[in-house]
Amino acid sequence: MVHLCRIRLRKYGNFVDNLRLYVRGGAGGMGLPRIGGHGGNGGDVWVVATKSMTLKKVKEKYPQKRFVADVGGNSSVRSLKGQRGNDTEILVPVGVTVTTDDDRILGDLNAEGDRVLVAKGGHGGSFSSSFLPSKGQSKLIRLDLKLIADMGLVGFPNAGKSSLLTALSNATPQIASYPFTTLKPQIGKLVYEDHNQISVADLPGLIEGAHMNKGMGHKFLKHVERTKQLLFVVDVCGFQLASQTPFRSAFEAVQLLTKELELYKEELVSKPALLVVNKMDLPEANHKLEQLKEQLLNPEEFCHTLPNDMTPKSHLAFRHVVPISATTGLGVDRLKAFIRESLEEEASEATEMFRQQRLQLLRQHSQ
Ligand SMILES: Nc1nc2c(ncn2[C@@H]2O[C@H](COP(=O)(O)OP(=O)(O)OP(=O)(O)O)[C@@H](O)[C@H]2O)c(=O)[nH]1
Repeated sequence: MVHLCRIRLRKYGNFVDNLRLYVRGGAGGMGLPRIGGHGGNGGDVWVVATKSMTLKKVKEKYPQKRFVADVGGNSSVRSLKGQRGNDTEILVPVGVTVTTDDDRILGDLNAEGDRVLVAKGGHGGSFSSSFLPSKGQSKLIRLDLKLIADMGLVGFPNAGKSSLLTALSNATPQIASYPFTTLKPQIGKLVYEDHNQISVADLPGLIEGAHMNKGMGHKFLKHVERTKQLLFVVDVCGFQLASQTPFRSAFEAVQLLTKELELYKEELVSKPALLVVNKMDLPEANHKLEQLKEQLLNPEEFCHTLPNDMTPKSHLAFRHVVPISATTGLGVDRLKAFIRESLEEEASEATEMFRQQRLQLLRQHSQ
């Protein structure tokens, strides 16, 4: 039987972990001097946390990135007190920090339903304002998904993630606790000669079927969202989880890891990623590495060994494929340099993107 598998090469850079928005409270309604009537207050703009949301969805649903609450009702003979304008709610994922454009923190959204007021509506016209209403507040705000680390280790059990974290960070990794999460990942700090530091999180618990919440599936996958980049780790010789489960080669492990991320949230596979091929000290490792590299170049030809439903739709474009041995230290310094290079590259791309986003919003809303 011919097994068809269509794999696209996935370009990184689609994952959205921050967003700038323009927000404006509604203006107040007019007062009515003749009979001393008050205009209604304008509505407020709130940012509200909800589990089902992602920043990418916010971006796609509101391409204008503009949120304005309703104006307050004017005072009239029939309705002396004008109606209050409706509030506007911006739904965002849990684990977001809201700041102003000049980096003042407005609030943290750590749990479902948490809310932060970002633009207050104006006052309705009344005696004290000569019955003239005031405008609502307007500003640019920034939403940032809180990160647990710069890099996240993604690999099946026994690939050598903990050993790698220890080899990279030259110390016993810390167990970190974050308010917006239940799983406690291990965080190691990579320290460079110029004292620059990069954090790497070991995210335990990924197994085949994690997207269906097997094992600690979802808890693990949620963390993948919270790192800037991904470090896939595979055993060059492949692995077998248990005697009743099939043996998987390193190439198959890469595909299965990709599939698990894709099934959980497709945008995760667009994060920048590096591939670490571990246990290069084992016999036959060089030969197996060559095989893996060849397979990664032509994934369509080699994915037929996986069941159709475990074949990813897209194939990750790894920035680097780095052979190492966490045990002997082979290749670890090189990997450390690649990690830094990749994060610095992304940081300069992000700076340029923010600049453009900001200019665009300011141009649209300059008064
Ligand atoms: N030969 C060899 N063995 C290694 C290497 N790295 C790790 N191991 C061994 O592989 C096994 C698993 O290593 P871990 O670092 O615990 O792997 P892990 O991916 O953190 O595993 P989980 O904690 O189950 O997710 C251990 O017995 C390690 O000693 C390596 O570079 N070479």
